[in-house]
Amino acid sequence: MRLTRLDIRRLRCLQQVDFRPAPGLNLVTGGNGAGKTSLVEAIHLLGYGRSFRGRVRDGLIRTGSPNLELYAEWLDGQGRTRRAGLRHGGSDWEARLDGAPAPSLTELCAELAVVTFEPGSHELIAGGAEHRRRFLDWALFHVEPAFLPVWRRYARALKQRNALLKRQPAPSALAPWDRELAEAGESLSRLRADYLDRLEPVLAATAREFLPELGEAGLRFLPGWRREDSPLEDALLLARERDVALGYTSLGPHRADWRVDYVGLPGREALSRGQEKLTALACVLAQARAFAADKGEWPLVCLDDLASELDQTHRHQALASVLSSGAQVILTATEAPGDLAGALAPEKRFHVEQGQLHER
Ligand SMILES: Nc1ncnc2c1ncn2[C@@H]1O[C@H](COP(=O)(O)OP(=O)(O)OP(=O)(O)O)[C@@H](O)[C@H]1O
Repeated sequence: MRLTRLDIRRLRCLQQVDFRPAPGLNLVTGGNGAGKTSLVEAIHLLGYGRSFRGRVRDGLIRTGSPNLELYAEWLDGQGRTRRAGLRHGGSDWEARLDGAPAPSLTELCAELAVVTFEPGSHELIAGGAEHRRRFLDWALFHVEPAFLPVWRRYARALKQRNALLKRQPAPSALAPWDRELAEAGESLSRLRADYLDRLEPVLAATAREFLPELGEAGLRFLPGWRREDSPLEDALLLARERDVALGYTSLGPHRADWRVDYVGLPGREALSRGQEKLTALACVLAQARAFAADKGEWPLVCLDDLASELDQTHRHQALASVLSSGAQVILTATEAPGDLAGALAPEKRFHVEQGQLHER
C-alpha cells in the first residue's frame, strides 16, 4: 500500500498538518519536541486504533481540543484509491471508510497495514509478553481471516469464566466455560503456532543481515499452557481449584508468549541493549516481509528516530533492505543523516517545527 495523503488535525502539537508523502523514502526532520513522533503516531493510529504511546484518551488529542481528526488516502495493491477518515474524542469516535460509515475501528485498521519501529520497540524483546502477543496478533489479524472470530470467541469465554471465578463457584460449575475456552483457545494457538512457523525462516534471514555474529535465529512459541503435555481443556480442569482461589484464569492463550533464540547465545538475557534493538528491528521487518509474501504488497513502514537506535551500518542495512523491496518508508530524525545518498536518497524531505510541517 502507498499512502498519498494524510491530513492531521489537533493531534498533540500538530494543529493542522497536510502530509503528502512520496512512494519511496520520506525523511521527516525536526528538533526535539517538534512533532515528528506525533506524525508517526497519526499514521499508527489509523493502522492500530491506538498510538504506540498509549490510547487516544491518554494525551493524543491536542490540549484544549474536544477531538482529533485524521483523513487519509492511499493506493492499495490493485492501484485503487482508498479513503479513510477518523474523528476521535477519546472515548467516542466516528470513522468513515471509502465514503461510508465504518461500523468499527477494527474494520478501518484492517484496511491500513502499518508496521512501526520506534524507540520503545525494543520492548518487543525486553518487555512483557503483551507486546509480543500484540505483534503476533496484528499479523494474524491481517493475513488470517479465521483469526478475528476465534480471538473474539476466546476473549468472550475468558471474560465470562473470569467473572464466574470472582464469585467463588464450585469448581464443577466451570465445566461449560472450560469447554468453550478450550475450543477457541486450541484454534487460536494453532493459528499462532502456524504463523510463527512461517515467520521463523523470514526472521532468520533478516537477523542474518543484522546480527550474523549471533548465529541462526529461531522462534520459540510459548502457548500459555504446557501444550505438549495436555490439551487445554485438561489443563483448565487441573487448574480449576487454583483458579477459584486466585479468582482468575491462570493459564491459556491469554498468557501466550514467544521468544527469539540465537544458536550462538544461551538466552535472551545475554543480549546487549543494542542487540535487543536490532533483534526487535529484525522482527518488525520480518513481519513486514512475511506480510508482503502473503498479501502481495508491503505494509507502510514507519521508522521513528532510527538513528538514536542504531549505528550507521545497521541503519543502512535496514533501509536498503526495505527500500529494495519497493516499500514506502517514513523515516524521522532530528538531523538529516548525511549518508542517505544513491539508492537511499529520500524521495521527499519534510521538516517539522513547532507542529508545522514544511516540504523541502
Ligand atoms: N496533548 C497535547 N497537546 C499539545 N501538545 C502536546 C500534547 N502532547 C504532547 N504535546 C507536545 O507535542 C510535542 C510532541 O512532540 P513529538 O513527541 O512528536 O516530538 P519529536 O519531534 O518526536 O521529538 P523528539 O525528537 O524529542 O522525540 C511536544 O512538544 C509536546 O510537548
